[in-house]
Amino acid sequence: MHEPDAHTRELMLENETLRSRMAYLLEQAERNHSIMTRHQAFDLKIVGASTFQELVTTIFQTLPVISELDIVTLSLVDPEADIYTVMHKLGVDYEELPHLSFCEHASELGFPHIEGRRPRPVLGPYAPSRHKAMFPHPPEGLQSVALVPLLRNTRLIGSLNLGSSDPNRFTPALGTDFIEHMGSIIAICLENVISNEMLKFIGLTDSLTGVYNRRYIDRRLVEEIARARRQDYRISVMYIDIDHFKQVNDTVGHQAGDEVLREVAQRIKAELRISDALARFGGEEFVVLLIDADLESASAVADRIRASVEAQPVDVAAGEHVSVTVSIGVATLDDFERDHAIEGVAQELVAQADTALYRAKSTGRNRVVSLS
Ligand SMILES: Nc1nc2c(ncn2[C@@H]2O[C@H](COP(=O)(O)OP(=O)(O)OP(=O)(O)O)[C@@H](O)[C@H]2O)c(=O)[nH]1
Repeated sequence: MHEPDAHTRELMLENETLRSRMAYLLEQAERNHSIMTRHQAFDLKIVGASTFQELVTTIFQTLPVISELDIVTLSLVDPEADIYTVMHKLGVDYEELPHLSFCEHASELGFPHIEGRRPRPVLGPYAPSRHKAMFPHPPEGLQSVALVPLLRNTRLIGSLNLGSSDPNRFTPALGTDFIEHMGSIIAICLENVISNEMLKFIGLTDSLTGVYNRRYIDRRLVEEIARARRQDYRISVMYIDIDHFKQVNDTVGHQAGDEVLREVAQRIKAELRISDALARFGGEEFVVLLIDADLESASAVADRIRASVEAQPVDVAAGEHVSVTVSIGVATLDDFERDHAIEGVAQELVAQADTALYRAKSTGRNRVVSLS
């Protein structure tokens, strides 16, 4: 065996270097492929999210795992607190979403404002004082962060905030194409889901008074009866009608009549618990669904409402003071009639409250009549 000459040794060494370089590149390619596959699955999941809660939960739970991050938070611009309020009314539980926050102005998100230029991601070391609003609950050892602007057209709707315990994970020199792409998909999904939820909410509320509408109560009643049957508690329904409302319209006008309707809705609401639901059923009629309330306690609430409406006249914009009273019918679902279809039971309960209301009207108005 001859010893390889110097040239061959050089070639062998080069060969070895190339091989290990190739192995490294292959490993990188496989890693990138796996990251891409995980991100594609994530994109599909967020595009398919049908509710706000589902979308943000997916972002908070899945993104840290697939991107190997220590924390992901979301700040949304919500000047009038509309998103916050509507999502809350649609049942979003903010206690379950500690990494979600809302701000009044886009300027609070901390992106430098350069006239005529869209905001770009800001990457760098984590600074507790500067990043407090984006990371209200930072994990121990947070070192570097990326604040990714969420843009719809040129409008800044929020910021996706990524955090890592690796100080080199986000540095100002790093390319931002990938996170910008991710930010744009998340921004589209957020805008879609928020406008769908807003539409859903508008479809369930009464535009004059801001309380729910009949469609909402019809649905909610069915859900609540099913739950009350399972958990064995009482639910009651109140049917409320403003007395001689035609006279109100005739004397102070339709516009002032609308103001009276709004004020009566507020007075009813003020006497209810958060878990109860108030709807305007049309005209001058309201229906309240009381959760975990038997006939006695529902009647007591009804009488508080009656007294509060009677107590003070409504001051309308025209300067008049309009005195109104309400009549209320109350009914309670005591016997769950488990063998009956829920829809039928729900209709029957509302019809019973309506019958009680009729009695309250025919026996003099400004009174509560209860039927079990
Ligand atoms: N201002 C205003 N009035 C409404 C609205 N919807 C219905 N009304 C009026 O509500 C009045 C209801 O009158 P009635 O059903 O005759 O009942 P009432 O005068 O309240 O008499 P009782 O219920 O028997 O005490 C009518 O004059 C309707 O025009 C509304 O959105 N705004």
